[in-house]
This record gives sequence, C-alpha cells and structure tokens, in this order.
Amino acid sequence: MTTQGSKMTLQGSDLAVRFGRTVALDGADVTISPGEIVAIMGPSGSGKSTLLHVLAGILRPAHGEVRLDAQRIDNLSDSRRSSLRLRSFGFVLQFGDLVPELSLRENVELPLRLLGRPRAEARRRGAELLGHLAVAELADRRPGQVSGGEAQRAAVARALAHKPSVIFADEPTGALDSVAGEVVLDALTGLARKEGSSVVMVTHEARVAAYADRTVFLRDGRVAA
Ligand SMILES: Nc1ncnc2c1ncn2[C@@H]1O[C@H](COP(=O)(O)OP(=O)(O)OP(=O)(O)O)[C@@H](O)[C@H]1O
Repeated sequence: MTTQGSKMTLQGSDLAVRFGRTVALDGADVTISPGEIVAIMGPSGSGKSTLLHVLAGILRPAHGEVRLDAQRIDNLSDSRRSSLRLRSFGFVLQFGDLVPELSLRENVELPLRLLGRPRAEARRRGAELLGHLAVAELADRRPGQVSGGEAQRAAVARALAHKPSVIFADEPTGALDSVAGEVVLDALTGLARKEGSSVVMVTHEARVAAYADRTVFLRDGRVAA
C-alpha cells in the first residue's frame, strides 16, 4: 500500500500500447526517481501523451509493467488504480480541467476532501498554495471568471494539494503566452522541488523542457538513446 505524502520511484518497463493498427508505444522504458523533474519530448505522434497516460495508470499497456516503488500498478483493478491516482498522483493538463462550477479555492481543496481530510486542513492547505501561486485574491472566483494563466496556476495548486508522489503535466503551458507560461512553470517546478514531488511533463518546447532535470526523447514509441 502506498502512503500519501511519501515519495516514490515510478518505473515503466518495456511498455507497449496499440490503438488498432497504430503502434503508440513500442517497448518504452523510463524511470522517474523521487523528486526528479523529467520532460518527455519527441515528434508529434511519437507516443508522449500515451506514455504519460500509461505511467499515470489512466491507460493499461498491452505489454510491460508500471511500478510505483515495489507495487505493480498497471494490473490493478480500475477502482484500485483510481484510488491510487487520487492518493499518489497530481495532474496539470493543457486546459486546466478545473471543475467549472467550483471556485478556485474549492477546486484546490477537492483532492484533500476526496481523500477524507478535515475541512479545516483542506482550507489551510488551499489558502497556503493559492498564496504561493499569487491567486489568493481570486480564490472565490470560478475558473471561467479568471484568465487562462490564473486558472492554470490554480490547477498547479490543486495538483500539489495532497503532496503527491508524482505530478503529471501534459503540455501544461500549451494554451498560455510565454510570460504566463513561465509563471506557471516556475510555480510548478519550484513548489514540486520544495515539497519533493516528482514531475513528468510532456512538451514540444525546449524552453519548457529547460525547467526539467532531464529530458527523455521518444521516437516511434521508444525512448531514443
Ligand atoms: N485514443 C486513440 N485512438 C487511436 N489512436 C490513438 C489514440 N491516442 C493516440 N493515438 C495514436 O497513437 C500515436 C501516439 O499518440 P500520442 O498522443 O501519444 O502522441 P504524442 O507524441 O503525444 O503526439 P502530439 O505531440 O501530437 O500530442 C499517434 O499515432 C496517435 O494518432
């Protein structure tokens, strides 16, 4: 059983995924050490998002395995994978994906509330993170009432709320201009480093990959040497 807040090694070995006749992953290997920030780059269609989805337990590989420390996670039941994702992982996607009906504050508190943490603790942590991300004054607005960059900063706060072992980011700044993108990347990588979360970040931009400790290049579903 994984423990919330503890930091773990995430390892994908010999991963293969097909969509019909399309080979999306073809024997990909990747290891993310605790606290490491890794960018995944490669041509369009090389399998970057597919690799992220497999590592995050969203998609089951046809072959190979994914381990979080000693625990194999790719072959867990759907409900156990969902619960592991909630506990151990955080997500920042290209277009936020905040819940539109909830305020930024409620969005950030949501992972903690879903994990059954006390309301007061969720409030404290949410306020702390929204403050770090300089969107505290917007806490009571809904995502549709703030800019794309502000919403993305709240999405970073939400991803960090429960101190996950790994944060997955798929083109986290793809919808932002370069200044807003830098603010989001500074916040994401700065806070992840401070709190010891690993980050796996898919990007096609070298300036985004520059925030990572290491870049993994994919080509035709495999990690290039
Ligand atoms: N749900 C799906 N159904 C069918 N084919 C898919 C699906 N998802 C991905 N593919 C195919 O698998 C291959 C890898 O896709 P993937 O999205 O992982 O690439 P990517 O490197 O992230 O691309 P991009 O940089 O364009 O986002 C592509 O050929 C894509 O068309």
